[in-house]
Amino acid sequence: MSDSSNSANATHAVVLAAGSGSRSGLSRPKQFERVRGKPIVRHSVDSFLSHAGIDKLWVVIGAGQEELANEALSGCSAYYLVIGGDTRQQSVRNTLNAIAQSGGAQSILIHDAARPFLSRNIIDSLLAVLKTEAGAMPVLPAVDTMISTDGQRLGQTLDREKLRRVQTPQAFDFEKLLAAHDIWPEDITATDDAQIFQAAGHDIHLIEGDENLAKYTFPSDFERTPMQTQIRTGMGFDVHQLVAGEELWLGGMKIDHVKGLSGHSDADVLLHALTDALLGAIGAGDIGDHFPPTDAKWQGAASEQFVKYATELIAGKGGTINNVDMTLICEAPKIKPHREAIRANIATVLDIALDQVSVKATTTERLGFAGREEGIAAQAIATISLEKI
Ligand SMILES: Nc1ccn([C@@H]2O[C@H](COP(=O)(O)OP(=O)(O)OP(=O)(O)O)[C@@H](O)[C@H]2O)c(=O)n1
Ligand SMILES: C[C@](O)(CO)[C@H](O)COP(=O)(O)O
Repeated sequence: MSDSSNSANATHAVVLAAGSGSRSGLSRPKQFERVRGKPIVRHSVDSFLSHAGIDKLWVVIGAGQEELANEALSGCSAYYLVIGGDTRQQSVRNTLNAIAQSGGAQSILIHDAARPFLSRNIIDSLLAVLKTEAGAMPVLPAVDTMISTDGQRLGQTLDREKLRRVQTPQAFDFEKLLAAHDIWPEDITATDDAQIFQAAGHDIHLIEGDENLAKYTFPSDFERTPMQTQIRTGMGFDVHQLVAGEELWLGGMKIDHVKGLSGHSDADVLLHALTDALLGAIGAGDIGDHFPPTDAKWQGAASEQFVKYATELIAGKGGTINNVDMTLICEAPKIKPHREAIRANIATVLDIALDQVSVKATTTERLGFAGREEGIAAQAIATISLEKI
């Protein structure tokens, strides 16, 4: 939000959240239900509050909804509460009065709280149109064959090329909208503000709507919340000491070498780094949290099971592994002759394709512990996709 909130030149936004949500079949008004981790009303409130083109935000709630609203909007910065009316139209009317009493506005964007996924693009487009037009709203094409009906039988098949589905926010010159509401007959219920504005003789410019801006109305809308893919990355790093008399396991493959790695389990430094990367991508701690080195149970254990365990945790959260990339840091043994076998084995353990697994190796130019062949280090990075509601 910008800081010119008291000026009559300001752009105000209104989030209408005073409905009862009777068609949703929920026990409380739908705008206070959580979707994608936030109450429905909170989504568009956050969209407006984070937009620099909006100077003042009004949230309209029903009488008696104060506690629900305070809870849903806790921590939000500046917004003003208005008590709505029995209909959407009346709720808008109450808000227009409140704005007029507080000094007026230049422009106003009126939005249904029941349309939570309001993008910055839509707000940008509406504000851009308002520079030259008095009214604007987002619309979508009608994709099905459209008919009229008496409720039972086919009336007429309509020309869908001329039909659009109307969304919010609807954006207006404030004074013109106020005057339009003043002359609209009180006994006629308008389902949106554009028709009231048009009836007063003004044009409405149409912008392209957004399918994600769909309104939550019926119970099925709550089951159809669009999934959001979250891309996560995790990183892992591990070092084990090279000692004579130990087996050398790297990436789940036993490798012939004069020394082997000592430590936790089979000390497969590469799979340990990979396990940490996978756990890191879902914020699930590190390998030591899940397989404590102090627990004798893991003595000599095959490290593949740690990788499989982390993979199952990811799957349990609805995640899929996009790719993993690892680097072994050692002077010897030379990794190249084993690299493809290690890659293939890790791809099998993770149940992903070979080209989703990369294994690389480098030396430290004989510097440090790796250069002196006292130990091997490994680093790994994993990228995963999480489908979130
Ligand atoms: N008296 C009302 C009625 C509706 N709205 C708001 O207008 C938007 C669109 O209305 P709708 O989807 O019909 O919501 P409800 O009226 O709550 O739903 P229902 O008709 O199923 O009761 C919603 O964000 C709703 O909270 C409002 O502010 N005041
Ligand atoms: C304003 C609106 O969302 C535009 O499509 C719609 O008219 C609201 O209708 P409702 O009956 O109040 O859900």
